[in-house]
Amino acid sequence: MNEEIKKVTHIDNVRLSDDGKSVVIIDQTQLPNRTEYLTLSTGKDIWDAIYKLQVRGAPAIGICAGYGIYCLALQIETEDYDQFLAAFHEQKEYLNSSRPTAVNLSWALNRMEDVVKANADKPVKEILGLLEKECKAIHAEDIEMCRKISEYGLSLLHEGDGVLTHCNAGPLATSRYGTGQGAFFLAKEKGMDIKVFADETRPLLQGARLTSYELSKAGVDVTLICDNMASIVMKNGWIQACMVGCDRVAANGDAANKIGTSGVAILAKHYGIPFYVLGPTSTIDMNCKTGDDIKIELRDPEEIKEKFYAEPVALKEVKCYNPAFDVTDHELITAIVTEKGICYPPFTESIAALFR
Ligand SMILES: CSC[C@H]1O[C@H](OP(=O)(O)O)[C@H](O)[C@@H]1O
Repeated sequence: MNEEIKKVTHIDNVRLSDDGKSVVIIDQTQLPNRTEYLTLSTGKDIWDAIYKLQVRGAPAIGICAGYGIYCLALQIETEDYDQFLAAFHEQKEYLNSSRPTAVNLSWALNRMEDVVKANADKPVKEILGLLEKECKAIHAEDIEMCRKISEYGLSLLHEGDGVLTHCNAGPLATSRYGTGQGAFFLAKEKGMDIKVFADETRPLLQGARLTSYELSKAGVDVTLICDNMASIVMKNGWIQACMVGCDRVAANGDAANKIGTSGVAILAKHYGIPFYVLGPTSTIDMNCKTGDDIKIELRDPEEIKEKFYAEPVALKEVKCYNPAFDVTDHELITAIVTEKGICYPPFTESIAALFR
């Protein structure tokens, strides 16, 4: 494998510390200008890192939460099971309050708590060993899932295709390769010529800061565009497919992803371009019947007005609306690509079949 590509696709964005008692992450808010690592040891450290998007992307948030709740469990000083479970649950609920939309956060935390609940008859020390195995399994499984999603995703592309993507769903947002953007790295590994058009993705610029950074480091042909340029590159005939990640997919195929995604899907429909959503089955929430059931995170308006500017771009008193995600209607989605295969409409049936 090309070492330059591997440096990107096999990045250690979230891991346990060497002593196994803290979570070490790359602070994604400092990229692309600085690669800085953070060691998260307390519940507040972990909560803040997720809320501030120092660690971000549905799968990466889930992996961080798994390691994080394990590290916090190590700090619970009791041998009494009921006291241990109560303290564990309190920390779990606290971490789960950091961000509401990406289902992987609650999915990973619930999976870790299920280990505690399923072993009420064992000593706390043994439960801690089982928790360590579980958080490491969450990470290892994501590596495997991203590889499969990327392979299924690549099967939808052809030599020379132009692909438009939104936000960041590459290695930094996951474990390796990525979901929405994993196919681009795999294509490069296989010597396929794929031209990526990456939306900058206001207001936090994950596309500019992270996606164009990852792809250019891996030697993938990437062109960074403003979000309002998606239409012209499609109209020019430069785009043969759109590929994006997801944060929560409802049972009918409605998919929540970074704000602006639904607009890309509407444009793709208008220009007759296939629109693909890619993500692990851990991002599908069968308790959400439709996208209306997905809670959309509202973030600090200052992110719009001054986050990345030497000085504010709008008056302080100007009201802002800053939803971090939107929901793409299932009727705008050509296919949903998971590690178990490619789902085509009717999604209610094809998604349900994933879990049989
Ligand atoms: C592979 S999931 C990535 C997904 O998460 C991003 O949101 P955020 O940057 O706020 O964590 C975005 O929706 C991506 O598609």
